Amino acid sequence: MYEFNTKPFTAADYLIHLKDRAFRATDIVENTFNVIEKLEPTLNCFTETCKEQALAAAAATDARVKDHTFGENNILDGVPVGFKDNMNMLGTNTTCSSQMLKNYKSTYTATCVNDLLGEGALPIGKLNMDEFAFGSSTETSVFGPSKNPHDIERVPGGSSGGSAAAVAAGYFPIALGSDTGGSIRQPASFCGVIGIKPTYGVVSRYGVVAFGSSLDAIGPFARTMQDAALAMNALKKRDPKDCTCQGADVDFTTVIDGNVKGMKIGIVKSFLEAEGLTTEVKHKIEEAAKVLEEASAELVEIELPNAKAAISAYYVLGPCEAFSNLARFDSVRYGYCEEGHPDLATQYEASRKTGFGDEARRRIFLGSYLLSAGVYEQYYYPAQQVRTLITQDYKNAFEKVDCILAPASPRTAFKFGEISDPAQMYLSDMFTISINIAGNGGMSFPVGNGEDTGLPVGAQLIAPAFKDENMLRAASALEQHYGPAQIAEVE
Ligand SMILES: NC(=O)C[C@H](N)C(=O)O
Repeated sequence: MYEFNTKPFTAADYLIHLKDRAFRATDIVENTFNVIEKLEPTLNCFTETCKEQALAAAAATDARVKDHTFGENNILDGVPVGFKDNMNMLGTNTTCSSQMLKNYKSTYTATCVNDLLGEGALPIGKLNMDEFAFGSSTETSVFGPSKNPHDIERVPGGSSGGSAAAVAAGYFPIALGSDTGGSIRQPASFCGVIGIKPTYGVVSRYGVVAFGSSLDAIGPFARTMQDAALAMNALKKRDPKDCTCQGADVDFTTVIDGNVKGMKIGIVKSFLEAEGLTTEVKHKIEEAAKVLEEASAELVEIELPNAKAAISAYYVLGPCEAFSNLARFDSVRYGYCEEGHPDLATQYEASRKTGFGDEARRRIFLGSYLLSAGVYEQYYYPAQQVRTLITQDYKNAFEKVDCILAPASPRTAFKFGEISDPAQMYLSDMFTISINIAGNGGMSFPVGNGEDTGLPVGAQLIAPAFKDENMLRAASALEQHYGPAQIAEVE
């Protein structure tokens, strides 16, 4: 058997070595599980692993290698991957890291999961998250938090914290996450990996447990732009099962050549002056701007005058949509059931009380209140109006620039328990939320470590709607300067 070196492979490496027959896909699965066995007791990235399914997929890859059809129609043939645990996959539970769904068995497979598996990827397991994707730290998971591989006393971010941490630790080169207000970009920033939230409508939401249906987006984590582009190519298909998904007609691997000559990059002055932005993150973003300028891009100052209202609007719209979406978890149609109650109403009440954690209940209460008569007009309407204004801000900005550079998160990873006030936690997404509201694409690229904390910092690149290639192109110029994401040494 080929001796795997200690440096974990990228997807592109795996594809080359499988083709060379340096090792078999079955060896990849064994090796991946050896790494997981070693690190998982510390990191807690998984809610469940699925070695049998990975081995079955690996056997299919190995058969393709044998009959010389390897990689022909499969762009991720033999590449190990992981899925956030709000994505349905037959043969696994889909728990959303909640007591409510702890025993819920997927009855079908989400399109995004099928997109990767259909390309020959090997499913390693389901990844930990904040309960129902409510949070920025994975601390609300019923399975306990995942750890940041760069410093295990710190959170990996959230809600897709398990996905970001698994890729940063080198379990596999690609994992999927979901992003409603920042849940891919913020953990990517905290864990020093690439995280992409595509434009709403590029990747199918079918089969992913809904949080905010008008805000949710699915995207990949990776350590190199090549792998990120491969994953985007697998995911960007139109899906008749999600009527909002039109896909994208771009080969993302062709736009990551680092060439940003003449590209106009917007710098949002008010973001860089925002209260709460730490100096080290600000410095890193200014440095990234210089890197792009030196690569012959043109920096243009822009304003997004209504973006400051984004968090307020999100915490009206998000909970309203979550409240409606989570109504199905009622102990009868879906979810945890506390038996022995005299009538249905008390069974509902008791089951939902035990089944949902504090943050989920907070959002449900908030959404139910905000949608009630009288209150609705006062909050929901204005929030929708703010949404139009923010969308218009981005449209105006993208008449002047091709891409926007901003911080992904105002700070680097915080310690467990450090942020206990929910309103404080909500500020984690101060630079990401407006993009979900407008529907554009946004991504985080790791630009090295902050001068004060020594922890990873992510630069956010924001693209016009359905022009995700612009941000991937700009990120590839950053990659040429900073290099790909580094695997964390877990101590
Ligand atoms: N799901 C997300 O995108 C995360 C966001 N921090 C929230 O709690 O809503």
